[in-house]
Parts: sequence; C-alpha cells; structure tokens
Amino acid sequence: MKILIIGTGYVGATTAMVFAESGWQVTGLDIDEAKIERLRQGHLHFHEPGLEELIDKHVRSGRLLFTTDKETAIAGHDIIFICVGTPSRPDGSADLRYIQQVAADIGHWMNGYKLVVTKSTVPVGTQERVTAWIEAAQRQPHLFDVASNPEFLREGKAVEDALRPDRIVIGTDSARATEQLLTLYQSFQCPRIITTPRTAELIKYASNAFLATKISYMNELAKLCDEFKINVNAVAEGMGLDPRIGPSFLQAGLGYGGSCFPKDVSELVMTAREQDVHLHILEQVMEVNRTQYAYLLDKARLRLGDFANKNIAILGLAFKPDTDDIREAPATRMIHDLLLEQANVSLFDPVATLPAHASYGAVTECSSAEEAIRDADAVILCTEWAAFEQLDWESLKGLMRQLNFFDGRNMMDARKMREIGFYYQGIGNDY
Ligand SMILES: NC(=O)C1=CN([C@@H]2O[C@H](COP(=O)(O)OP(=O)(O)OC[C@H]3O[C@@H](n4cnc5c(N)ncnc54)[C@H](O)[C@@H]3O)[C@@H](O)[C@H]2O)C=CC1
Ligand SMILES: O=C(O)[C@H]1O[C@H](OP(=O)(O)OP(=O)(O)OC[C@H]2O[C@@H](n3ccc(=O)[nH]c3=O)[C@H](O)[C@@H]2O)[C@H](O)[C@@H](O)[C@@H]1O
Repeated sequence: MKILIIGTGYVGATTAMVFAESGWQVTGLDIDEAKIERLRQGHLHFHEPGLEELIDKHVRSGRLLFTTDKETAIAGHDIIFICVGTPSRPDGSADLRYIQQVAADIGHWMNGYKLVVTKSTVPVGTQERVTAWIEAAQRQPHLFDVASNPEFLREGKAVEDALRPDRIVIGTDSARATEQLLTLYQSFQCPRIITTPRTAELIKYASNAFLATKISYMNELAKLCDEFKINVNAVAEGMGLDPRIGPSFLQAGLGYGGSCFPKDVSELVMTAREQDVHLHILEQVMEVNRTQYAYLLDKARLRLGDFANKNIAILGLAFKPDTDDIREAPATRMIHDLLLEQANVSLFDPVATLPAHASYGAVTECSSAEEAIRDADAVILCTEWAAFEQLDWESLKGLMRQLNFFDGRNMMDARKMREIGFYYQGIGNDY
C-alpha cells in the first residue's frame, strides 16, 4: 500500500517517518515549497530530537518522497492521511479551513476509491463534514471512506511516542477502512480501539483536556502549598504512587502551553456549548491556566518593587524542553508583561527564538545563559531545559546584580539555591 500524508508539520512529518519505518512507501505533500524542499534534502524545518535522522534515512532509501504536486499525489495514492493544522478561531472554536481545503482537493483530484484518514485533531462531527466536502468537490462519483485516527504524540518525544504508541484509535463505520487501517498498523504492539468516528474524535479531545485538568489542578494546589510552606512536588509524588492517579502530568509550573492543550480545551468547551452543555470544570481549567504565569510574575514584582529599568533574565522560551515551538508558551506572556512594565529583558533558550515581531524588538536574545544573566536583577526560569539544572550557579551568581531566582518549573533544588545565597521562589515549593 502506498500512503499519502497531507501536511508535513510535526504530525505529518512524524507520521510519514512511522509508516516508512513500518516498510510502506510514503509521500508527504505540503503547500509550503520551502518545507518540502528541506524535507527532500532530508532536513526538518523544526526541532524534534531523532526525527531528522530517520527522515533522512528514508529519503535516501527512496521510501519517503516529498512533493507539492497535489494532482499527481492524490491521484496516485489510495490511502490519504490528513495532517494539516486546526488552529483556534478568535472565539476558541476550531478553524477547519485547512481541512476543508484538503477535502476539496481530494474530492477534485480523486480518480478511484480513496481511504481518507483524519489524523489532525478535529471536533466531533468533522468526519461527516469531510465526507460532505469531498462529495461536493467530486467531478464524477468515486467511492471513498473517511476515517478518524487521532494522534497522541508529544512534541520533543514525537519519535518515541509515534513508534511506540499507547493505543491506536480508529473511528470508522466502514469494514473496508477498518481492514486497511489494521493492516497499516499490523506491526504495532498496542491496544487498538475500533469505534465510531465521533467517538474517536472525542477520545482525542477528552484525553488532552483531562491532562490539562491535571495540570491546572496541581497549579491551584501549588498556591495552597505556598501558603502552608509545603513542597508541591512532594505532594505530587505522594499522590502519584496511587495507580488510580498515576505520577505523570502532576508537575506544577507556569501552566500548559503549546499548539494543542490551549486550543483543544477551548474547542471542547465551545463544541459542548453548541450542544447547550456547559463543561464547568474545563472552563475553570482554562481560567487557572490563563493567569498561572502571572502568579510567579507577581512574586517577582513583590520582591523587586517594580520592574521599571530592572534587568530580567528569562531562561527558556519554548513551551517545554526539547522543542523550538513557542506557540502559547508562558514565556512569551511573561516577556510581554515585563516589557509593558519597562523591564530590560534578556533571553536565552537553547533552540527556540522569538519571531521577528516589533513587539519583541526590545528583548536582547543571548547565545548563552551566562550572557543572559549578566547584570540581572532577577532570573525567571520558564522552560526546564536540562542544561539549566547543570549550570554551576555558585560560580554564575557573581555575574548577577541581585541574587533573585524565580523558578517557573520548580526545576532547581530550592534549599541549595538558598544556601548559595539566592532569594529563590518557585511555584508551591516555598518550604
Ligand atoms: N503538534 C503536535 O504535537 C500534535 C498535533 N496534533 C494535531 O495535528 C494537527 C497538525 O498539527 P501540527 O503538525 O502541529 O501542525 P503544523 O502547523 O506543524 O503543520 C501543518 C502543515 O500543514 C500544511 N498545510 C496547510 N494547508 C495545507 C494544504 N491545503 N495542503 C497541504 N498541506 C497543507 C502546512 O503548510 C503545515 O506544514 C493539528 O490538528 C494538531 O492539533 C495532534 C497531536 C500532536
Ligand atoms: O494533541 C497534541 O498536540 C499533544 O498535546 C500534548 O503534547 P505536547 O503539547 O507536545 O506537550 P506536553 O508534554 O503534553 O506538555 C504540554 C504543556 O503542559 C505543560 N505541563 C506538562 C506536564 C506537567 O506535569 N505540567 C505541565 O505544566 C508543559 O510544560 C507544556 O507546556 C499531549 O501530551 C499529547 O498526547 C498530544 O498528542
């Protein structure tokens, strides 16, 4: 079977690699010429550990091709995965314009039976809409199926997650589609859930929203821990040993960011509202997350008096380590507020950079942590890159003007930082 992947971003490029690794012939299609050109050379257009090497291997072997030619690609493949973006509209609901465009392209160029599989995260009911969009664009009738097969990979761990998933969810009412998808995934050792398209679509949102809920819950508890001088990490450890709770996603911090949790929680709330169902818990999850970064900023402001003309070093820009993705990264909100309050902001991230945007013009982007903290009145750590923990703060402290350290990811050892002489505050670890 030959597989076409439409959209070669994080999910598309990873999915292309996964099927090539499984031995299938794969083509990646994108409208972005520059991305396709890089991929053809075996290079990625984003930072994802281990992925580039595997893409390069399959490009060289000829198992993985990349193109911008929609007509030939769609006509030449019978299994098509849709992996384009589904960003938020201003009201928080999902913008399906890229999905609609791809469905129209498939309908227009199809020349026989196609199995169309939506891997993008799409609201409940989208499988029916994609079916209608394909039908409407057909020049002559051809049979096709549309299935939902949501993706659960994490950025920074995409290779590992996609090659060894916890589960494969297939949403389809078609026996033919089920059989083809089970064949495609035959080499995977994990449970398969075969269900309706709507159920598959909801499983994806419900999973992301539940993980986001765990995070906001811990972030609220962390504030209580601050009042009682309890370490929230110790609380998380004690909770996580209960297998009904589990140890993951209990890390308090600056709140969740990225291209998925914020948009998916808000989309689920919007979809529910359209059905007159109010997801009260998720509304509060969003509210807690919206203000979480400000909790640490308030602590810093209290300590410094105000931020005007203070030198603030931001360590970490990406929404989490091991990625250069800064979409909805708490650091960007932090920087925005600091600039509004007239701080001098210097920034270091091992891979992420600020976009060339006028609003960030005043930020000094540095090429090392040492450079960023020179003459700083305070450090605010926003992303838990492993390299930051390994820095020798005992010797680095001499570079700073004032020894204030605000740890947005509870990464450092609070006692040790205080022993060194820092005024140290994290999120719920003031014990
Ligand atoms: N980024 C992640 O870690 C995960 C993302 N998802 C979901 O997967 C979907 C894709 O996400 P990402 O890969 O992050 O998006 P992305 O923004 O990195 O990539 C989307 C790609 O689609 C291309 N594209 C747009 N319109 C197109 C068209 N008409 N024809 C061909 N290509 C087109 C864009 O040029 C871009 O390269 C979203 O729905 C997201 O919610 C799901 C799981 C994980
Ligand atoms: O749908 C998606 O796109 C993906 O969204 C998340 O993956 P991702 O956004 O890459 O990253 P996560 O590791 O989930 O982290 C998301 C955010 O939550 C924060 N987080 C995570 C865990 C935690 O305990 N505390 C916490 O604040 C992270 O710092 C980050 O900002 C999910 O984990 C994936 O399963 C899903 O496929």
